[in-house]
Amino acid sequence: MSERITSWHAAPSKPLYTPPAGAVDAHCHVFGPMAQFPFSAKAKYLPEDAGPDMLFALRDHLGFARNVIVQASCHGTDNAATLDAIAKSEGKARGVAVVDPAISDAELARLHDGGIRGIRFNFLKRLVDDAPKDKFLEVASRLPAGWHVVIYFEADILEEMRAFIAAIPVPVVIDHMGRPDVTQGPDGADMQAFRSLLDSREDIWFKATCPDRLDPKVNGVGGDPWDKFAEAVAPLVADYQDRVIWGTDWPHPNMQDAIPDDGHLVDMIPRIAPTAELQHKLLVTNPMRLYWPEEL
Ligand SMILES: O=C(O)/C=C(\CC(=O)C(=O)O)C(=O)O
Repeated sequence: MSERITSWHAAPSKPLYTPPAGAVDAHCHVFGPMAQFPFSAKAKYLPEDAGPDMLFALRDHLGFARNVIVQASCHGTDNAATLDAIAKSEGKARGVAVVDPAISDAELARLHDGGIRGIRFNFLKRLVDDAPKDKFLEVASRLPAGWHVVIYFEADILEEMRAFIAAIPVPVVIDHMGRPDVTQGPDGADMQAFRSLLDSREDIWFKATCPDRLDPKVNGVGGDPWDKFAEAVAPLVADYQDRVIWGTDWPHPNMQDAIPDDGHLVDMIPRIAPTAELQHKLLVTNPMRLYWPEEL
């Protein structure tokens, strides 16, 4: 792997929608800069640099106040780039790490001091070589107080994830709703399965994210403005409004063939959360409860 890829929009539009004061972009990443923070030898993609300055400029452009930076697989279990971005944010960012399950308690405490509030378990075979459930459960049992676990999986393995998720001893946040097929509609099999997972525990949260990944243009159907995503996700947000968060997913790893306009992603918000009350929960109250609870 040698070619470095660019997966983000060079000049995203200004959204028509204005987020409420204090809004949190609760799912984004940083890449490098590579000269300072080399990518993992196991990385499945090699992106161009997308560092904290670019992230914070986008945050301001889109009208957000804070970021939650999620360690991307291209940086493996070395969280230095994520920690560096958090340190440069002047308190406006916190993060989710990816760790070697054998990590020491002292290192977990160091991550906490650096602004990390959760760890991510990635089950996508195209992104990681292995996902050892037994080791994940062990490390999940000794996280610092107040942390949660973020899980990334696709809808086809939801059933086999149930027992694992049930055993996690801290709150769980599901990335991109477990990637349902939104073209099935709000009552489709994937959404029903995801709802039943949410109903299995009151502390399973989810990210109503990634219309670009879940509603791509296929044979001329779908894509921006992602109508199928809006139709399938709005009822979920309404029904589980106290445990849903939102993020841009910038710099959109692996989306180089269908790069979304971040302004348009923000304009999805009032379509999945139509009232000011819902928008405040989605963008402020809920992410603050997970990442800055001491400020509430
Ligand atoms: O950014 C995301 O959430 C989704 C990703 C990338 C990713 O998760 C990672 O590299 O860790 C994807 O589907 O390729």
